[in-house]
This record gives sequence, structure tokens and C-alpha cells, in this order.
Amino acid sequence: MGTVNVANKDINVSLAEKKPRVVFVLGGPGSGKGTQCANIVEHFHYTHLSAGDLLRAEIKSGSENGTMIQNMIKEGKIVPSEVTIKLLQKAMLESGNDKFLIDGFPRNEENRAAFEAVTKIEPEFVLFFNCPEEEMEKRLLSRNQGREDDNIETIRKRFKVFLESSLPVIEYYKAKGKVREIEAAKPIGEVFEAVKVVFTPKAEKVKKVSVFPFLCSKTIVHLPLMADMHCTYRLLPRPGLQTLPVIN
Ligand SMILES: Nc1ncnc2c1ncn2[C@@H]1O[C@H](COP(=O)(O)OP(=O)(O)OP(=O)(O)O)[C@@H](O)[C@H]1O
Ligand SMILES: Nc1ccn([C@@H]2O[C@H](COP(=O)(O)O)[C@@H](O)[C@H]2O)c(=O)n1
Ligand SMILES: [Mg+2]
Repeated sequence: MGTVNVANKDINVSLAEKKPRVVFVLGGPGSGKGTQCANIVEHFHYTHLSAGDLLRAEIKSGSENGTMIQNMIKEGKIVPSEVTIKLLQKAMLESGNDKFLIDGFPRNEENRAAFEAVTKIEPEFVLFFNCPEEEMEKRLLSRNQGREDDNIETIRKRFKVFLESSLPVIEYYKAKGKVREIEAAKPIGEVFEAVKVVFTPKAEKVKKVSVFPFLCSKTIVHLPLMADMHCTYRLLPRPGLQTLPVIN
């Protein structure tokens, strides 16, 4: 990052004070990041910030960086972190939310280190959509959203950048135990079922357990289970096979 001026310092302080919760959404071009983020927003009330969308909006706005960004996108190259991070910070502050899906960022080690250094924000986890190139290529070539980089020449460049620069970032977070990997080469609905499991808080996950009648006289009971040995469950009035919410 270049020098930090007073205005940027203020932005960083305001953001840090808000203690935002951030999930990085990563995966190859066309793996379905944007599609799944839209579903997550609807169900889990995050704000979706796509770094690519913010950069494309910056081109349209006629900003002084517009031509540089446009050229980088056409070549499938990664725009300097300083530019992208400023756009992300601004969008985070303007949103009024404190839960963010940051899609397509960090794209390389420079993005990752600069974001952490400037914002002091660590992601809660990284959602990684793993998809074979063949499937991603097919999806991008039929996306039809008028994107200048959805042509076979640029797509190949984007795949190369993903393998060489973005995968190492995913490996970095894997080593920290922060990656939640999703098999993305399935129909949209099936992919979202797997995504939902990642976003559903542990305490809300419902388990089916067999409750024997003699246990039903108590409100709370410790049940020895195969998967997690002693969990506390709130008992429902009827005995038999029941769905019980886990309460610890
Ligand atoms: N699971 C899926 N099965 C089939 N098609 C899909 C699936 N998920 C997304 N698509 C389609 O594939 C195309 C690319 O999806 P999307 O824009 O969500 O990918 P992305 O990861 O955000 O790509 P990029 O990195 O280029 O922005 C879209 O036309 C979308 O409708
Ligand atoms: N962190 C980023 C993210 C994106 N870019 C550039 O935008 C292009 C499109 O990104 P999508 O996520 O919408 O596919 C990408 O190929 C890069 O040129 C970037 O520079 N930095
Ligand atoms: Mg996208």
C-alpha cells in the first residue's frame, strides 16, 4: 500500500470500531461465487461486496483509475490492492451492515496482506467454491452478461492467474483452519444446501435422536450419542424418535 493519508486513517478507524464480520468468498472464475452470494444474502442477511463488480462500477463512474482498471480486467490481471481495498472500505462503511461477504477478494498474496494491514480485519472463514475448469469454462461462455472478460482468450488468462496467484491464498487460509470448501460442480440448489450448512449456527443445527420414555420425566437430559458423546438437549413432550434442538 502507498502512504496512508488522514482521510484513509479515519476510514480505517471507523471500520475497525464497527468490528465487522467478514467472510471471504473465493473460487475460480465462473465457480458460482456471485450466484451463491445472492442466496446467502437472502437467507443470512449479509451484505454482498463483489470486488469485480466494484471495479466495473469504478470504470463506469469515469474515475481517473477507470482506464487502468479496464485494461487490467481485459487482460485478466489483478488490479493494485490499494485501489480495490479503498473501494471495499467505502462500500463497507456505506452499507450500514456489519456482516459482509467479500467475493473475489483477496485474489493474491498482495491483496491479502494489504487488506489485513490496512483494515486489521481477519476473516471469520473463507468459503471456497471448488469447481473443475471445464465446468467453469462452459458457464462463463454462456453467462451472457456482456462482460468484456468472458471470452475464451481472457478466460484462459484468468484461469492461469487463479492457479498461480489465488490458490496460494486459499492454501494460506487452509493452513489456519479457516477454509470451508464446497463442491461447486453441482446444480445451484444442491450447492446452496452445502453452503447453508456452513452458515447455520451450531446451536441451530437440529439432530434426530432416539428418546426413550423413561427419560421424558426430566426437562434437560444428557444423552450419550455416537457422534458427540454428551450433548444437552431440551426434551419434547412426546417420547420416541424426535427432532430436538441442541442447546449447547
Ligand atoms: N451450480 C451451477 N450450475 C450451473 N450454472 C451455474 C451454477 N452456478 C452458477 N452458474 C452460472 O454460471 C455463471 C457464472 O456464475 P457466477 O457469475 O455466479 O460465477 P462467479 O464465480 O461469480 O464468476 P466470476 O468470478 O467470473 O465473477 C452464471 O451464468 C451462473 O448463472
Ligand atoms: N480482487 C480483485 C478482484 C477482481 N479483479 C479484477 O476484476 C476481474 C473480474 O473479477 P470477478 O471476480 O468479477 O471475476 C478479475 O479478472 C480482475 O481483473 C481484481 O483485479 N482484483
Ligand atoms: Mg462473480
